[in-house]
Amino acid sequence: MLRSTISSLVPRATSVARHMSNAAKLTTVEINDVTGIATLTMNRPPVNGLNLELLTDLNNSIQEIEDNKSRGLILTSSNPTIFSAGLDILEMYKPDKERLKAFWTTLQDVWLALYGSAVPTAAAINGHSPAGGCLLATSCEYRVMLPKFTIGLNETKLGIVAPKWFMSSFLSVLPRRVAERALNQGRMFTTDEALRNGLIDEVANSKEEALAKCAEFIGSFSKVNPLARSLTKQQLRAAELSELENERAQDLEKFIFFVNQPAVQKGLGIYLENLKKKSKN
Ligand SMILES: CCCCC/C=C\C/C=C\CC/C=C/CC(=O)SCCNC(=O)CCNC(=O)[C@H](O)C(C)(C)COP(=O)(O)OP(=O)(O)OC[C@H]1O[C@@H](n2cnc3c(N)ncnc32)[C@H](O)[C@@H]1OP(=O)(O)O
Repeated sequence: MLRSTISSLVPRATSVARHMSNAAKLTTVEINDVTGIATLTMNRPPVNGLNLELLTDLNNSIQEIEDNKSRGLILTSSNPTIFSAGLDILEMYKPDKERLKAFWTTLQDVWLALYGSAVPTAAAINGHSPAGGCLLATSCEYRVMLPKFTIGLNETKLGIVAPKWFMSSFLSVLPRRVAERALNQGRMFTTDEALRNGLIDEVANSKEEALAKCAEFIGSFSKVNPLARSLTKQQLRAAELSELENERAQDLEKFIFFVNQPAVQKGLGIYLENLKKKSKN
């Protein structure tokens, strides 16, 4: 994952952003040729539910951004009111065994790649960001959110348990007692509450402003040696990353066992039904 320092030495062309990824995918990557920052946009209507395909595209896009030696990565959504609705519950409800394995393994890959990314990362949270959406946002180093949305790890409200590595990302941002209470309650924070508690760093009034603030954060490293910066970040995050890397198989087993419990299946079914009822009203 280590990036070389070469990118910092190469002057940037002064042209507009260019697309690297093809629009048929569920993510797009756009590189700003002036700043060298990559914007990674999730685009899976209606709610950016993280299913196997979106996770696969996210993983490939993060890899592409690392490989292209971008100056930084900004994660955002093409949906004007939803950053990501978190994991697509349909992947976990009455699951196909092999697909469920691939789904969770790819989620692990995405977290390892994003939390462990060598480039500076920021999330422009331009909509609601529950559960898996919050996981993605808290895996980044900086968060800018639009007003009147919600963010948090609400797993207990669904009768499921956030795995340890979800908690690691959350704990890297929030004080322990705030994180512990919020996790136990399945609390969703409003934008204002998220700012007050440090779950986000800034509020912006539009997506453009959020992207600009994220770019400003990434730009704050322009005078820092990129290798020194990324090695420092990696050391700070090494313990949580190694914990999952060393326990991937057990984590997968636990997930499969847990999701297949009849009580969990029943809870997910009821939650989905309620979501559908709500969307029809
Ligand atoms: C000690 C042992 C430890 C073991 C631990 C091991 C393993 C742990 C096991 C499991 C952990 C798994 C972790 C899961 C984390 C998750 O991410 S779970 C997902 C949580 N997400 C949510 O709760 C969000 C639910 N959605 C909403 O709140 C709203 O939809 C929204 C995002 C706020 C958007 O609201 P809006 O009004 O705009 O849209 P609608 O609600 O009308 O939705 C439109 C459409 O989309 C469907 N939908 C919404 N969210 C999801 C979703 N997450 N998955 C699937 N489908 C979703 C909704 O049903 C509507 O569908 P339609 O009626 O067919 O149009």
